[in-house]
Amino acid sequence: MALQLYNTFSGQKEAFQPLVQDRVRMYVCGPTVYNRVHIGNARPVVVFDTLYRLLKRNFSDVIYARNITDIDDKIMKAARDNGEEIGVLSARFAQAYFEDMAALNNLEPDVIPYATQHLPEMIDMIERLLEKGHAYAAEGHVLFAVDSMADYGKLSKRSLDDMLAGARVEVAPYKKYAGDFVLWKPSKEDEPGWDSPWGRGRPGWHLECSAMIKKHLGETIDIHGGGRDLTFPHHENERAQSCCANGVDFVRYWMHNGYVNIEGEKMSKSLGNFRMVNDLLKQYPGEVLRFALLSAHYRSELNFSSDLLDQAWRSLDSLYGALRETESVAAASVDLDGSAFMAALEDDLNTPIAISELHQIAKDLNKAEAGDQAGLRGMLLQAGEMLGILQQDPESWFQQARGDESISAEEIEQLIAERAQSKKDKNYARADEIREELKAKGVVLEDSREGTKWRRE
Ligand SMILES: Nc1ncnc2c1ncn2[C@@H]1O[C@H](COP(=O)(O)OP(=O)(O)OP(=O)(O)O)[C@@H](O)[C@H]1O
Ligand SMILES: [Zn+2]
Repeated sequence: MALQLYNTFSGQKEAFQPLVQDRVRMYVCGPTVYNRVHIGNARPVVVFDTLYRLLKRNFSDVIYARNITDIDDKIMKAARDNGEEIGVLSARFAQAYFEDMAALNNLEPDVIPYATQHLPEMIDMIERLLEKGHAYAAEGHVLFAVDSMADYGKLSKRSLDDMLAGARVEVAPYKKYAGDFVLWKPSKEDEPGWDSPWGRGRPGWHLECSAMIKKHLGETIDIHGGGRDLTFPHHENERAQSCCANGVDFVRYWMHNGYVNIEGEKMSKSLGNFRMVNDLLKQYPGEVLRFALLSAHYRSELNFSSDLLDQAWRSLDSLYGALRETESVAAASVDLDGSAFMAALEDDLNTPIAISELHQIAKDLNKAEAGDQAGLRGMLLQAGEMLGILQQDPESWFQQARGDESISAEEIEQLIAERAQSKKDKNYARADEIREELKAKGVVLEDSREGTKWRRE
């Protein structure tokens, strides 16, 4: 396969070549579990899930890891505010995260490491950095000395001078240099902490990923991903720690997705302009949210709006419509290799082009002769699976509730049963009334020998 990926490190699209043939190791920074996630946070998950599907199809040995950050000052604060144990709160939000991500058809990563289960590995990495002169201990803290690394700043393309000019934070007295960052910090008695050679404390956020990557994926990995805001400082610092501790190249391809924006601004918790995935799921099928996130190229910004979601829903309707019309045809297995659809995905995951190819396949299917339907239907289903969509039964797709006021599938089934009974009782007036009542709610009935089918218009 000819996969091209844009590498943040080189600033170019490059041919993807894993370190070891047929073996791919990919890591994506996961959430800090102190509240529910917004649709912006879901973008990297959906993007890298799509890449994961593509990699699994083309390489025999793929391991994808996405961590859970379950120790962090934000978690500590949330637990204090709630009067809840830290472990209980973080487990609750980790579970909510898994549910939200599953609702968007994301596959589970192969490994889901938790930061709190990797303290020995983190302490070990700090010791190596100290031994090699890349870190120093001061006042219960251990800091990474950024001027000990010749190319610190190379990933995010910042010089030390830029970083200092941009930093308005007050410099802590224990730092030798303003740009140095924390590997370990002391915990107060009422804060969670672990014993270490530097006293009881807890790790810095950046260190967590470096240690978990080394343990689960090795010293040099193929792909490291996350949202664009992670490039600096998080990924720059992960890179500094891992390269300096291990003495080898850390990541071969760095990938970063653009932001989900609302009215031109990054969706974020701090700005308060966010829409929780969980709330959106009350109004939209997860597949609609996923489709909306894939409708723009992952490196572009994506403007979030209800129009975007309505458009995604209509697109899925037209794709599912083609599948429903050919439901009696058994899908044939086809080879997607060499198709325009695959070429789009292999070109740095160009999902908008891939989606327009899906529409083309659906269009061809709609007007295909009987003999061509099986292949086109197979193609649509297989291509859909690569994007994590179109795997539902088309009938049930069109039976989903639309909007808050619409009648539930259960109520519809009940009325259909009542109508059947009315007909048996020869109460045709009531049967017609039910048909009309459903029609007014946008539900159309189709009677056939096998019974009554329904769909929403
Ligand atoms: N608006 C957004 N669009 C796309 N990706 C985002 C957006 N906001 C956060 N992310 C990504 O979501 C993932 C989780 O990030 P993290 O938990 O740090 O979010 P956060 O910093 O709490 O978000 P916020 O910006 O809302 O404070 C990261 O990969 C981050 O880059
Ligand atoms: Zn990370």
